[in-house]
Amino acid sequence: MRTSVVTVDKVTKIYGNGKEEKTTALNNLSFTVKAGEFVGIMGASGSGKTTLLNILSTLDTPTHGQVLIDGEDLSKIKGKKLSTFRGEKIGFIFQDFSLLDNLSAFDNISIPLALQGMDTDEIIQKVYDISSRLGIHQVLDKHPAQLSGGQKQRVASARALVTNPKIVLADEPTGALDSESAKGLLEMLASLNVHANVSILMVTHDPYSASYCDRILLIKDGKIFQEITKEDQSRQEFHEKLLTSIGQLDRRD
Ligand SMILES: Nc1ncnc2c1ncn2[C@@H]1O[C@H](COP(=O)(O)OP(=O)(O)OP(=O)(O)O)[C@@H](O)[C@H]1O
Repeated sequence: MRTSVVTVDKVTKIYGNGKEEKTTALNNLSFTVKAGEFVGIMGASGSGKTTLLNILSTLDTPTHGQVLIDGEDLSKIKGKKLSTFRGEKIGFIFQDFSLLDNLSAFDNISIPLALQGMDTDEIIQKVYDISSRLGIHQVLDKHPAQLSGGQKQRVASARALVTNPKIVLADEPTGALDSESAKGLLEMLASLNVHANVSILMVTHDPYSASYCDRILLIKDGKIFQEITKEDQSRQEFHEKLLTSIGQLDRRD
């Protein structure tokens, strides 16, 4: 049986203290992500997706319940150990790329390794390896302003993957890309998922992006209300199924 890289166990998140009105953003939510799984999270605005990502990325804590990443209970790791844990185990890809404009692509990708105190030769090797896999080794000297949207997202993905994390958390990673670049990025993520056994948890509104996942969790009012699995369907068949289930029109296939 494949091990769980992420375990979300009966997680509830309630915003608001005594005086304010309380909002239950996550309501007794439980699921796991296994090693090498590509899981999508979908749900309407306000359903709790960002709250979930913030908790998984250790930026916020649950009101009740437990989150384990690579077998470690996040509530038991504190302070500097928590930032080290986050840096080693979790990669992040955001819609707006979150690259530092005054650094080259190379320097952007090397940030998490430099933070780990890795020596320069090893950093150079790792940055070149991941950049070659993502097809951006030719643009490593350029700054973000000199890159296309697709190249920027590949640089951001390289930064997320260069530490060889257990889990990549992606928040609408194709949101700012044209459809060709989005397709390239999704194929790259799917390929890394299969060949490098990286687990991915991706929040998306887009059924086309979701069709690259193995499994989709649909969230409503902070709970999973439906789970849709790809099983042995082709990606196109899964896309059709998602369009039917979610009822949104998308004609890229
Ligand atoms: N810091 C906060 N304080 C109070 N309520 C909050 C806070 N952050 C989120 N909420 C509430 O929690 C619920 C879930 O919000 P969340 O941002 O997780 O939804 P979402 O699914 O990410 O939405 P979107 O797709 O619009 O980004 C919403 O009702 C929201 O208003």
